[in-house]
Amino acid sequence: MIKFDISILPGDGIGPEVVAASLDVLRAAETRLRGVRFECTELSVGAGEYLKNGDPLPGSAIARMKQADAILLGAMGLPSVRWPNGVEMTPQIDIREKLDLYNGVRPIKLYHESHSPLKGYGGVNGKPIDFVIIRENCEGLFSERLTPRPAGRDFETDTLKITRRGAERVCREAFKLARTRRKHCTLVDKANVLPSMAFFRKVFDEVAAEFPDVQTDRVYIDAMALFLVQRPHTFDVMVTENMFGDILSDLAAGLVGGMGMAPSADLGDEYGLFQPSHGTAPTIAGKGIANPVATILSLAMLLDWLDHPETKRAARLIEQAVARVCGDPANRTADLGGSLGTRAITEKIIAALE
Ligand SMILES: NC(=O)c1ccc[n+]([C@@H]2O[C@H](COP(=O)([O-])OP(=O)(O)OC[C@H]3O[C@@H](n4cnc5c(N)ncnc54)[C@H](O)[C@@H]3O)[C@@H](O)[C@H]2O)c1
Ligand SMILES: CC(C)[C@H](C(=O)O)[C@@H](O)C(=O)O
Ligand SMILES: [Mg+2]
Repeated sequence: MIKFDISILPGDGIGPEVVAASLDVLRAAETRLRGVRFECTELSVGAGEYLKNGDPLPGSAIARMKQADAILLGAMGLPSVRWPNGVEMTPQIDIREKLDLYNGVRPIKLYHESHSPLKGYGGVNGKPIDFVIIRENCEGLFSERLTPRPAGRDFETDTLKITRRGAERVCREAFKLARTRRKHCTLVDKANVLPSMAFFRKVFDEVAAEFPDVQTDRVYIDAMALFLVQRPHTFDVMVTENMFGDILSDLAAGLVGGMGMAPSADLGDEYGLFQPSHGTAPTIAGKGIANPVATILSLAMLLDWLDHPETKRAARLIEQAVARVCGDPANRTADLGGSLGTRAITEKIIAALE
């Protein structure tokens, strides 16, 4: 019997609700696996943990996460819980940096045409929306956010830093992924204006030369906001800077039904953390109406990443169950215009596991 040790970080707001739903799916999938068990340890991290004990990310939690085989996170942060300098507590960014989870993998897939505000993306002959945003997770415009600054200044600045190592490793991951898909990789940058981005492009071009079988193109971030609305089906894998990736991933989620449909993985060379791209959605927290699909799909990514034949089988079972349930327009949570609650859609997904 192989036991996988999973750290569970429910977090704040709707985080605990979507994580509980995903754990129900995990337990149901586990009964269909041979020789594999999951041991889940819950860790308290986030704004709630700060309000209780004064630290949103205790060192003991990081130490425990490092022992685990993988990490599942709900969502963290509350708009009312801030540091004295005015910014929110964002332990999920701190975790990415501490565990060097540089490769932010954010798949975007349309399960039913009625989920999209765009026309022409449905039916068997419709155009599929199926692409992946690779977000550089450990530098870019977030890199010097913790640098202490003199008090009382009449200005503040943030630095957008791109290092060769940072750009090279994330571009390489994007190309490797493109190789397993439709072999197309798009760089999204602002190399017409910012020297940091011209540097990112230079590194992208160098890495591209290692992958002659992958087609490339280069699109400025402002044009990409346009193209994602006009022709999202033309993209396969795109790679971009940290904050550009953050913004584009919400825009892209909007194309396929909203944040409740957008899973993600934060990967490094040693550790893997899986979480929906969405936040804590404070206005719907506690109502039992949050859409758990993004977290359930993040769980499927976790099981795939564990890279054991049985966990990979579980990942496919869950993905297929989600596709079957979400492919039927009768199955809609409130964010998609329906009336199913978190529990009800989870039960449908569990029932669809084969
Ligand atoms: N990775 C994370 O943990 C993460 C990500 C984004 C925001 N946040 C934090 O979450 C808080 C709220 O931020 P926000 O409102 O900008 O973003 P948000 O993603 O929480 O919400 C944006 C919109 O999407 C809806 N939504 C999000 N997830 C949903 C789900 N699963 N089901 C149904 N509807 C869903 C919300 O109701 C809201 O209308 C802030 O404190 C922010 O810092 C955390
Ligand atoms: C809440 C915030 C710190 C976080 C980010 O900016 O990375 C979130 O928006 C995300 O997309 O994971
Ligand atoms: Mg975001």
